[in-house]
Amino acid sequence: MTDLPRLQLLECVLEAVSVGTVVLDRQHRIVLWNKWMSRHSGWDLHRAVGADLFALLPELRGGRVQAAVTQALENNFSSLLSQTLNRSPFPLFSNPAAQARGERMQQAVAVTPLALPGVERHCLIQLTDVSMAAGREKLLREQTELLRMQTFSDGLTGVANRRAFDVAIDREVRRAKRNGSMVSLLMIDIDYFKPYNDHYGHQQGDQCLIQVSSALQALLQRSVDMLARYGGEEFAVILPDNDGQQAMHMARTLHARIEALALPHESAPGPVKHVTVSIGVATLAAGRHGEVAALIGAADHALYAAKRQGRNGIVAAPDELI
Ligand SMILES: Nc1nc2c(ncn2[C@@H]2O[C@H](COP(=O)(O)OP(=O)(O)OP(=O)(O)O)[C@@H](O)[C@H]2O)c(=O)[nH]1
Repeated sequence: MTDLPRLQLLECVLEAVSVGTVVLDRQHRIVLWNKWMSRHSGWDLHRAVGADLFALLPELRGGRVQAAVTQALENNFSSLLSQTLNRSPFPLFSNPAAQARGERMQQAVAVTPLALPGVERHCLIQLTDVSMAAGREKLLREQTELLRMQTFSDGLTGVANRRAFDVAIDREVRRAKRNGSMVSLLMIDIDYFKPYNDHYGHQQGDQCLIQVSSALQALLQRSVDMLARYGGEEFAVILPDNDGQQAMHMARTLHARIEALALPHESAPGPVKHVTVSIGVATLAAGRHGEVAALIGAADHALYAAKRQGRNGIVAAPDELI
């Protein structure tokens, strides 16, 4: 240890630390304002010391900082201000460029009562720049969201993928059983898609899948309805709270929309020379104890019946299947 007087050493430390340090007396007058505060606020020591904090920074009046200062001075309580409520209570800037952009520093603020011998209680406000950590946190949140989207959406069409479908159908069937409500399922398959690919090429086949899926998606108005790519050229639509009639109505609407798209399909074996779909419809009736597999099986069965009947049509599963 050097011979440096202890007070002088403490002063040096106070000016060197990367923490904003402000001490207020009982009347909210600033008695200490360190270099960090001057650097990030633009107000030097002479302007700050002696001033009432809430006169100097009127925007702090009536807010959480004033409440915390009162708690410290009146009740001897420490507070750590939550960053979720206000990330930047003080008008501080990490650097001049951020100040020019009007981008405030994100702050962690701690307010602590100071019991000084022989004088009335003071309070210490400590401020830390957490902008970098907050930035990293934001990036992490964005990456997590992107990952979630990639995990649950189909890379080609952007609609929900098979994994998302599996989760959703399970959830909706359980919800229907719990509430004694219904849930319907449509299985939609593009007809003669292999000859389409063979004739127009795989890339055009991909475009066809994109056009069909976005046309279907555009018709689902309720947020609870879900279109998913079930596999290859097969799509599924979950319709919570829809009975067989409502599901049939939706199937006809979707079918007609694909007809109206009139995407050319020169190599289709039949007389119809545009892209068509076959649809199987199944409903889990209220009060029945059908399982997810039974509902999917019934919709699939109905879809293959539609294929057998010549394609470009809709078949509903008989009630007793589920
Ligand atoms: N372009 C493209 N083709 C795909 C994709 N996924 C599956 N397919 C093709 O879809 C075709 C499906 O053919 P099939 O299952 O024989 O059925 P289909 O020719 O549509 O005949 P039906 O369903 O009986 O009317 C196959 O040729 C697959 O290669 C994809 O992501 N992109």
